[in-house]
Amino acid sequence: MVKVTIAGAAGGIGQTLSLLCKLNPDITELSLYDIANAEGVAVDLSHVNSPARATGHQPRDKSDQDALKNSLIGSDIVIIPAGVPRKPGMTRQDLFKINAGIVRSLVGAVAKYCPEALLLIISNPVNSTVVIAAEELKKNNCFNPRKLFGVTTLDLVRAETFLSYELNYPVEDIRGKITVVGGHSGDTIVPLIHINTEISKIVSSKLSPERLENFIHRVQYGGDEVVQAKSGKGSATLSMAYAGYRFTETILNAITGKENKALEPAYIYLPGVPGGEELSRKLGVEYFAVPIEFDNKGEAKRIIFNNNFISKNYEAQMIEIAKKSLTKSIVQGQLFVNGSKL
Ligand SMILES: NC(=O)c1ccc[n+]([C@@H]2O[C@H](COP(=O)([O-])OP(=O)(O)OC[C@H]3O[C@@H](n4cnc5c(N)ncnc54)[C@H](O)[C@@H]3O)[C@@H](O)[C@H]2O)c1
Ligand SMILES: O=C(O)C[C@H](O)C(=O)O
Repeated sequence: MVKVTIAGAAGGIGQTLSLLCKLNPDITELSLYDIANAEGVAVDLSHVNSPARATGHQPRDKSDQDALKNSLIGSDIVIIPAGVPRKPGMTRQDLFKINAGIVRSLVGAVAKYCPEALLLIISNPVNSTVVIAAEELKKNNCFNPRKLFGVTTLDLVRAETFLSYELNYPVEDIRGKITVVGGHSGDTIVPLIHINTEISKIVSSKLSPERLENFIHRVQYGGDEVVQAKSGKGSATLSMAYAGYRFTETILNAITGKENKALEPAYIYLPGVPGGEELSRKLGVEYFAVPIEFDNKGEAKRIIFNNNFISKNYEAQMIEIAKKSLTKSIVQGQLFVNGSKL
């Protein structure tokens, strides 16, 4: 029996993510919350002949808290893609002004109505919204760092796809052999493609320095590619719904004892996850996306990261750059919830 709530379920990501979740036989209840159209989307989905029961929840007016409460009670996994997407010319950090408040209030409700739930944050800027979620959970005395994940899977999905193009190598043979660490924006996104000896050899023999640079740039700025192509009509929705589902499925597989694909990263509070305290000290940042192994409750069991993951100088340099940008976003998130009391 697994209840999954999606907050922002009627949006571009939310609708496709809801459909993918509806198809997963391990989900028994799929609870869709949005400030508009959640009920319609739920009725539509409820006609799909899969076991999950789809329910829709939307507030009648601004004072109505019951819809959110009902959507969350009893939830095991809460996924939050609520908020505004980018338009051309904007950075993800430009979304902070609107999305910070949305994420904080939704997480406040999670703390109240399903404090034990696993929480997956998709809303941008992920580098800050996860920090906001952590601070809000702390304020409500229910922060468990093993249960809070910033969803950065799309960066890995892009890295696998683009590397497959570059190497002319089957994408299914790349999955589980590379990863992406750091954060989820531009220079905080650090693809690590020399972890596996076989892939590393092919990369070294086939990728010229120019093509390697092009590959890294596409992974770091893949989001901009989509924002520009959609010319004002939003950012990545389909690939993100797939990525968000892939991460959710990884957690569900851990819960139900199915085989896990290794090296799925998420942006987490490092010191709270086994193996993360030392890494956090070494890196000098508290939040970082790293590959995680999950336990049978879907919680982060340990971090999968060692010195062999970074074998090239350019990778170490990228991590240094990522840390600088991340530090600013982390502080911004902490200040948003705590004011000057840091
Ligand atoms: N983590 C990632 O890799 C990643 C990838 C793509 C997009 N995103 C982010 O995901 C977010 C959503 O993107 P989208 O394209 O689906 O946007 P969208 O505008 O299509 O959908 C957002 C939905 O959120 C809803 N919403 C707004 N305020 C809400 C609230 N308080 N409670 C519940 N629902 C609320 C809206 O009604 C809308 O249905 C954006 O912030 C975007 O930047 C993240
Ligand atoms: O680029 C965006 O704003 C959306 C998302 O973070 C992405 O990487 O596609």
